[in-house]
Amino acid sequence: MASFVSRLHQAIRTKKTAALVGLDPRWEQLPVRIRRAAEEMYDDPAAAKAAAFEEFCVRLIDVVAPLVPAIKPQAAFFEELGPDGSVALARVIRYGRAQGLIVICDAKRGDIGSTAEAYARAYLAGEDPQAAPYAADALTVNPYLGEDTLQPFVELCQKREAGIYVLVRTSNPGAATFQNHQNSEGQTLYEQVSETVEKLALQAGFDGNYGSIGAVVGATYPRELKDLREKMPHVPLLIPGYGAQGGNAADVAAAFDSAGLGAIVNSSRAINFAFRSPAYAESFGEKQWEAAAEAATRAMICDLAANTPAGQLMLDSKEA
Ligand SMILES: O=C(O)c1cc(=O)[nH]c(=O)n1[C@@H]1O[C@H](COP(=O)(O)O)[C@@H](O)[C@H]1O
Repeated sequence: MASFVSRLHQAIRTKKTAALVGLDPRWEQLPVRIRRAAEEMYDDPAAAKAAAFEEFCVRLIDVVAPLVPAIKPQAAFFEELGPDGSVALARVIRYGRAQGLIVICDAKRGDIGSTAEAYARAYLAGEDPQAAPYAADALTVNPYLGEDTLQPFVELCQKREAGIYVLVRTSNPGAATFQNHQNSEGQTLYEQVSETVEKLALQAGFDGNYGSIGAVVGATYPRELKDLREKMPHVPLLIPGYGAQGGNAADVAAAFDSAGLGAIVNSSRAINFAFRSPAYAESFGEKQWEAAAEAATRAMICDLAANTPAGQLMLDSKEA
């Protein structure tokens, strides 16, 4: 049995990159051929969209599986479709794992303890993909109901060798409105959450350097990211906001340790829909959307390698 963080770091070392590809299937942006084929096959719009999302994600997984250690399906786009979408999400997660990828389901769950237990059992399969219906290696979790509501997730992480990423400082423009609220000692809410996450990381799946309880910290706030890295030395970070939201490699550099570990950097739209972006539209176009996604993934990998300590992963492979 291997803890979530050991499996993640093994995958990062094997692929020599900390790039994480988000799967965010947005109907209007999918290649037209995939949409039309699904609409011809199914009368029911939700069934057609679910089939198209599954096909798009499976084909994207085939493109990125040889290149990156992990994927992060965004549950919201699937949930919007109702039951058909939920089935498609579960199938996409299983397919990703079958291709050897670490799968982090982004569903941002959180509730009172006894309800949180049910969420944990639904998503956290950990090492055994048969252990949960949405058989993810890890799940994003919202901590704002309190520390007691994280405990059921932590316990299941320990039991099933799974992981969670707790929202600490998010990437959105309004992140500061609640998260920067200060207590009487001048400590922000997100700093208080970070103290709890650092403590929990030592309780579940700790590999000597990092635990299996991670934190989500946005690339769009590099000063806070650097500070939080120092405040949570044993916490693996999931960093969204690179690419479409404006974050770049320099912004995320402080997240990595000297071996290039300790963080994964997510990009969703900039890879999923690279064929629509000025950088790739002309050379690839819609028919070659997979080649555009591959080029965008490779560009991200090179960017992280050249401009962050994650470049050490490449050097280690040359020395080996
Ligand atoms: O938990 C997340 O992944 C997340 C947290 C956060 O603070 N900001 C954020 O953008 N995300 C998610 O990361 C993805 C970012 O997508 P792109 O902006 O297209 O790269 C989306 O699925 C978001 O829901």
